[in-house]
Amino acid sequence: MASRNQNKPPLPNATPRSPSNKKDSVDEVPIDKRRKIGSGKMVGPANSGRTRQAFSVLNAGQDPAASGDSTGNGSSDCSAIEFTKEDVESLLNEKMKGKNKFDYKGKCEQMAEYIKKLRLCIKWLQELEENSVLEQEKLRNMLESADRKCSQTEAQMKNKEGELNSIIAELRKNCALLQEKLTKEESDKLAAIDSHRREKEARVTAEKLRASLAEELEKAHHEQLSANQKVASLNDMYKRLQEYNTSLQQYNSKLQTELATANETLKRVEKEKAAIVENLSNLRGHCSSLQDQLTSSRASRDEAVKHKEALVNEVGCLRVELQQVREDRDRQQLQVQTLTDDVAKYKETTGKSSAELDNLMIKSSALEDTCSSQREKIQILQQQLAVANDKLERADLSTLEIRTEYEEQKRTIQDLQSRLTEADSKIIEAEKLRKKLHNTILELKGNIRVFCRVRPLLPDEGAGAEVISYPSSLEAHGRGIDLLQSGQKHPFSFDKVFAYDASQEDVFVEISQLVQSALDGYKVCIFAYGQTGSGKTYTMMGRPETPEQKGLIPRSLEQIFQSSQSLLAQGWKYKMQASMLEIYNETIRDLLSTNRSGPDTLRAENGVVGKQYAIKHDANGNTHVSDLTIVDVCSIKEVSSLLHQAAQSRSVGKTQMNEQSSRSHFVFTLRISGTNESTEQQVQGVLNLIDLAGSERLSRSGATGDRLKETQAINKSLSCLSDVIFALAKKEDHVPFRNSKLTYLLQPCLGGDSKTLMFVNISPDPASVGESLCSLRFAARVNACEIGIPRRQMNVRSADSRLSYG
Ligand SMILES: Nc1ncnc2c1ncn2[C@@H]1O[C@H](COP(=O)(O)OP(=O)(O)OP(=O)(O)O)[C@@H](O)[C@H]1O
Repeated sequence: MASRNQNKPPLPNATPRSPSNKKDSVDEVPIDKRRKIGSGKMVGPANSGRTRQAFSVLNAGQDPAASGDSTGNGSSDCSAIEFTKEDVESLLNEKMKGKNKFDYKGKCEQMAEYIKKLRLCIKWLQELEENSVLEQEKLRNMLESADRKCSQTEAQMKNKEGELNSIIAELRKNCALLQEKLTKEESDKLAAIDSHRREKEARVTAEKLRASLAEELEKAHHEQLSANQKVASLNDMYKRLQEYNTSLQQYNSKLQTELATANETLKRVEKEKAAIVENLSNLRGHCSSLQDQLTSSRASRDEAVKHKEALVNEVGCLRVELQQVREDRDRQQLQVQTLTDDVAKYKETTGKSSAELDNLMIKSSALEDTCSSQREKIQILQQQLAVANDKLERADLSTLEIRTEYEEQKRTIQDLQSRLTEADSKIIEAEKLRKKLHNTILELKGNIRVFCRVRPLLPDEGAGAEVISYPSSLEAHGRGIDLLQSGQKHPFSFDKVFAYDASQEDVFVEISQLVQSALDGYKVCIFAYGQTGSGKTYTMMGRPETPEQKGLIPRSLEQIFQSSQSLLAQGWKYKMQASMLEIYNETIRDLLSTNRSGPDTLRAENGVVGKQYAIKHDANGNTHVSDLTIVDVCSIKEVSSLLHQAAQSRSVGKTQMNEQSSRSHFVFTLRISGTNESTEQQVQGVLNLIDLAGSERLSRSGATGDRLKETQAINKSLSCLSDVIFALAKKEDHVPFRNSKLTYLLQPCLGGDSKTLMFVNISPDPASVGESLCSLRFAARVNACEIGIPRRQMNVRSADSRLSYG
């Protein structure tokens, strides 16, 4: 098709316009013209045949194929023809040309043809004009009706505008009110955040203070201990020195008395010696006189002998004289005899006296020796005494010094102790404040708190990419967890998230306050939920035989007993009762029953009906299970042995997912009643620690027979639990607590006024990602559930004997 910008062939050869040609022409013709000419257009495929018909009339005599008419039928309907300005102009400028100058016939034919075209054109123009008039009329009518409509619409719009203005005004008012509320809410929120922050700060400072005071206390204790030790050792030394001193003094006095007796003995001996010496000199004198006598006697004997000889000579002569002489002689002999006897006697006496004298001399010299040695000893002892006295003096001095030091240290210790008591009271105050704030926050939240714990990969797991990650943002730190499933990230956030490397201690630290509040008279419930093998039993019970791997139950009980002991100082006396049960295949079993081998252990499905334990809730929201064994416990040792007994009785089995799978829900309950004699207060707390059986997919568990039944029962009760949670989350009027034993037992914890915490345990195994996602979604629902506000169960004995809540 030729372009409009190119030279157009004359009209007879003008080609009928196809819709696209028409568009071109419409684009080029001014709007007013376009309207006129355009009104004669035949639009659409039905008209194209008619257009071609009209042109066959114009091109009559010409080859129909050349004119584009495929039918070859003629028609005089010119209304189907349209002319452009150029067409009309070319028609008007057209000149008749013959074969030559004189070919009039040819020219006439051309003229006739031209006249036909002109007529057609004129007719078209007339029709066009008529059409345009009609169109104008129509348009005018339309315009009028449009005007009317417009004014109507305008009026409506005005009305609506009025309405809208009033709505806007109302909305503005609402908006202002909402803004007000928002600011109020925000200020409340800010105040809550502020109080939370302050509580945190207070807690941190209290903890710091406590730590520093504990340090100081420890130091003081150490100092006290060492001072006490020093004092004890000094006292000991002092005692020993005193003993030594007294013994020395005793020894000294003994020595003095000995010395005195020795002196006396010496004096006596000297006296004796003097007497003996005197005696001896007397005896000597006597002896010498006797010897003189003896010599004189000897001389007289010699004289007598001489005389005798003279007399013997004169014997004969003097026989009378002889007799006389004989008598004399006898007499003299007697006398001699007596004298000899005397001499002998004197000799004997002299010998004896000299032996005695010798003895006395020996004794005297021995006594002198003893005296001198004793004198030496006394001197040595006196020297020793002087040294000891010196030492004693020095010891006295050092004792005095130590005593003053001890007094000083005693004063320091007293000072430290008073500071310690002050700090203790401060700590108690801070603890009270912290407890109050903690409880206020919990009360404000009013919902079940959820902690998430991811266990480490087990040795036979871990093929594949990591599916669990933790957001690094400060806001979500320790609270967020992301699960990756099929390339999609599912973010969750809870009150606390423990990664695989969190120790049992780390986990316990976070719940210790909650456990503590059971002693303050709150009902506390902690339960572990999660897929089988995800670490619920490890979290709740752990391995009690290994101190670091002990779970929450043994740790909580240790804390309860320790705290109850330390609260004795504040006048609190506690009584505790423990009970343990499991829900196995929708049947309650008493784990502390002494006749475990009796009928209550037999499974109902085995056809033997055991004890039927009925669950009842009283008006105070306390739960009672009829016939359940309740044991009074006073120490951690007693509870540990009960836990051990219960663990032995629990239904545990091996599944494909867990070597030691708990096939029942385990419920440990500790009822705590405390009385303060000094303030007459009474509190009643309950601590429920629950290890739920693990959820598992039948397809993955590979369970058959009894295991299959167990798995179905577990899944059913867990699904009842999720029904309850969903109903609570939606705040429905009816919550189906009674649909399972588990939910009925947990009713006061889930729908009542207790402090409830759920652990959602997660396995990091990529093969369990589906179950992990389900658990996390369930946990998120639980976290959003609002339960009642936790209330403390306490009363004052004297004022009112009934329990009051506050
Ligand atoms: N935090 C952890 N640290 C180390 N090992 C863990 C941890 N959590 C769980 N485990 C180990 O994982 C295995 C399964 O844990 P556990 O028996 O506690 O799971 P469960 O959720 O109680 O399972 P089920 O529901 O079948 O009773 C055990 O061998 C346990 O020792």
